[in-house]
Amino acid sequence: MFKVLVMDGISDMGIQLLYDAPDVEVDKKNGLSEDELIAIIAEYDALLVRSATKVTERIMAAAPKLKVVGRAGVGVDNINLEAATNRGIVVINAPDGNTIATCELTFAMMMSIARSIPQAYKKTVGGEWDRKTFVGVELRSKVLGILGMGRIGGEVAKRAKAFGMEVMGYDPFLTEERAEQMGVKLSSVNDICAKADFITVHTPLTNETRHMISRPQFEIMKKGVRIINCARGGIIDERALVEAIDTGIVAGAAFDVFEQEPPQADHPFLNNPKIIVTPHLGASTVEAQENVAIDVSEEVLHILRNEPFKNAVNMPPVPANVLNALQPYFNLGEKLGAFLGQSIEGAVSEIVVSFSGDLADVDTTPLTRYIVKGILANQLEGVNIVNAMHLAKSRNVNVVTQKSASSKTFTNLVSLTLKTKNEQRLVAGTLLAGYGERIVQIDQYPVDIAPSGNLLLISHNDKPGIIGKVGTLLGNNDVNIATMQVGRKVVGGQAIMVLTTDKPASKEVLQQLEQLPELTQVRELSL
Ligand SMILES: NC(=O)c1ccc[n+]([C@@H]2O[C@H](COP(=O)([O-])OP(=O)(O)OC[C@H]3O[C@@H](n4cnc5c(N)ncnc54)[C@H](O)[C@@H]3O)[C@@H](O)[C@H]2O)c1
Ligand SMILES: O=C(O)[C@H](O)COP(=O)(O)O
Repeated sequence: MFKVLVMDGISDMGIQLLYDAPDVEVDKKNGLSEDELIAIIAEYDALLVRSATKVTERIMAAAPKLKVVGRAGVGVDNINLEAATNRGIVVINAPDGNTIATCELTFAMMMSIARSIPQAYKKTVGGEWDRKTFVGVELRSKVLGILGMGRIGGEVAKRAKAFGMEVMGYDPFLTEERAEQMGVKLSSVNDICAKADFITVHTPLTNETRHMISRPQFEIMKKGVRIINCARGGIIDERALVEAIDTGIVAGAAFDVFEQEPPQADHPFLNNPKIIVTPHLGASTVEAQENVAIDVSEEVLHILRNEPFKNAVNMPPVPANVLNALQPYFNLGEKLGAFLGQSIEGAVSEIVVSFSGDLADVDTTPLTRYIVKGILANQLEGVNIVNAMHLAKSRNVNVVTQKSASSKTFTNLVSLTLKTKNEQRLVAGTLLAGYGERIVQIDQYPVDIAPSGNLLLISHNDKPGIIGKVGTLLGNNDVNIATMQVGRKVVGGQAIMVLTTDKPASKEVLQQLEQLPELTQVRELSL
């Protein structure tokens, strides 16, 4: 008999499948602290949660029988995925079940701030009949900017079209063809900020999306813009938003999520008449809760019964002989992927992975998963080696593997080429005896770089004095250069410079670098 612990008020209708299963015993609990959960978790084979329960390493360490953690929802930021992977616990989520609920809340929020419904309600029930203050705006003919055109963003776009809105969308995985099919104008973040009347975010919270809307973005927005966040707290800089309201740029904002949840009683959103808030209710509809609970229950049963499953967000088992041969390359592969994923802009259409030398004799599929994970992790939430290939495929990214038994220069070489509509970039790496992981080629330039820490990848025209200018600029801004590599093919031609720095350069420093006329591209990477 398998024992399943269901937390966080997950829908009873949704988990009926578990109640009906002859080999499963279900316990439901709510609001347990970490210690209370630790005291009872040892007897359970499966744990089901929403976002309220934080599934920590301590909890997993106290759960020797735990085979699966099921998240009845999308975001798995409340589950320690690394600890689960290390302990062989499968983590599954339910990515589709609450899409419509969250999309509809986004629309409810958009309409509420267009017409000041919560503010008008408050006055009316308070006994005031105020028909002058609340003159709203129509959605028709307004420009809606959507940052993050995945499941929820795509559904929001569809509904916005029905309201007669003009829709602009930004997503690193959105191609022009797909945008056209959806009736959405593919745009940059800056374009959206400059032109939109309403801006809504539907990305996960990642290093790249944290504060993707902050002071510089507010500064270029149209006066009177309205902002909605029903995705994750932190995508929009809360402090900068309050400033933008105070300076008259933003006319209204609607937030379902906060940088810290629940927010402190003195949080500036809670007494600002131009900001409306809800307590993370995006997925809270009867239908969504039933959907996600059904999806998760089905998957939990598959995993407990050792049957195939589809929504795992962490690691599958790899045969021991393959693992032994490939394990030393997993970290290098992921770093190479992260290097190119952060070096290139625009929707990736093809990933070409080439293995040469001894690696050509092994089934390199698990290593390819690490590489693809490294590429996608910059843009997507919850990417891991289980779902990396699936995510690439679902975004029409073609993954091509090539092998060659001989390697001209190294015993083993992993090369990776990323293609977008406008660009193609290459990086290659190897394991050097005595030196460990090295990046040995970037585009056409031979280099020798340890793939870790903060990197600045600069393309420039080869002219005297440029290295000095970059060094001085960084030094003046207290960014210490640890190592520097310069690569060029011909004197006076195109060249690259790769710097490792002791701390990341700020956005302002990057902007200053971009203004140096000899530099053609500046990318900051974190490996
Ligand atoms: N408020 C709620 O209760 C609630 C409910 C469901 C989902 N969510 C959150 O909403 C978000 C979106 O959910 P989804 O189901 O649409 O996920 P999704 O994975 O289908 O879509 C996310 C999209 O964001 C894009 N993206 C990643 N980085 C980006 C960047 N830097 N700029 C622009 N786009 C970027 C991805 O390419 C992807 O297409 C998730 O963070 C999820 O946790 C919140
Ligand atoms: O990531 C999600 O699915 C949403 O944030 C919903 O979270 P919830 O299940 O706690 O409502």
